[in-house]
Amino acid sequence: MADQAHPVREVHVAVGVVQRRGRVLIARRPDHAHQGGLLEFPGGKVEPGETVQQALIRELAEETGLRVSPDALEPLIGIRHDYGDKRVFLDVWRTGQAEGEPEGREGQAVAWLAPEALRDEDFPAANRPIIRALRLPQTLAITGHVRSVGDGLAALTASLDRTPVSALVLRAPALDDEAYRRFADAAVALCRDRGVAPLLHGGPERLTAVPGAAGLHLPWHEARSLSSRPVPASVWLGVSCHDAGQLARAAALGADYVTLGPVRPTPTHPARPGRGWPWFAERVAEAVVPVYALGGVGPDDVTTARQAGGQGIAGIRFWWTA
Ligand SMILES: Nc1nc2c([nH]c(=O)n2[C@@H]2O[C@H](COP(=O)(O)OP(=O)(O)OP(=O)(O)O)[C@@H](O)[C@H]2O)c(=O)[nH]1
Repeated sequence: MADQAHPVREVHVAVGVVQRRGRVLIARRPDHAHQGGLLEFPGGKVEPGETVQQALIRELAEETGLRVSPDALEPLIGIRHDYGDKRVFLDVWRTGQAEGEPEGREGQAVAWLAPEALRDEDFPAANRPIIRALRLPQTLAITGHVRSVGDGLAALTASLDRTPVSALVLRAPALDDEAYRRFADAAVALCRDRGVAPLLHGGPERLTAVPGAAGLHLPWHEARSLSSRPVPASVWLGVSCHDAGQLARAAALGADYVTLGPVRPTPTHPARPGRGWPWFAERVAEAVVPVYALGGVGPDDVTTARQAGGQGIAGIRFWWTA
């Protein structure tokens, strides 16, 4: 049992998300192991003197026989988790270029599963954000200024025609509740027709008023007064965050993702200075949810955001046609 004089040391674990033809490689942890019997992504402890990439390449070879080169690995997410009996830092890397046919070399069952088929309850608790990170897109679009229901829907249609996106926050703070409901009702139908996941923006009551949305994105002023997750697990919950305290609160609320910014200055929020990528990377390192960079960023910044440990970028200007 750990006490204050002998805190449990954090175990650095290299975890591999191996993707092939839209599916991801899963193994079953041996019954006698920590978190035994549950499903996992292949991986294991980083040994002294090893880099995380070296550890992952070794573990993948030992456990599955797959061969991966270091430059085929990209960072996905880092998660600190305390199991009570063990503290882990899951350093999760993704590859779509593993060579060979995987086999359970340590007697474990292995299988390829679609990300949508991964269920939280089948994995160790720390894995929840990994599953989110796999399902969420790398870019999250946000609607620009919506003056009226008609203008907003016209701009939305034009924007989607010009730049297809896969998930979209329907933000329209200039509309009152009734106008927002009408805008969002029509926008949700439009998004569904085009295979776009529509997320409502505002307080939890909006999800009741507009059924059929894929989730809810809470501005911080809505999130701050909540003490538990306000929406069911079947829909996405996002939160707009601006500092480490808000990130921690959003994670405690059970957010599936957060946005964090502004990374660069933006015309929509001129009073807030851009905080820069080093600031973003430092905040992300402590976060336990997928984090989108927000503020003056676009698709050209996805690689930078992911190298910083983020999920990708969120924004308006890269796709919105006003
Ligand atoms: N490989 C792997 N480990 C995970 C995942 N999720 C998760 O919480 N872990 C935790 O990360 C730690 C490292 O796993 P491991 O199998 O390499 O190490 P271990 O301590 O169980 O094994 P060992 O002591 O026999 O080497 C375990 O505490 C395990 O529960 C995952 O998806 N993959």
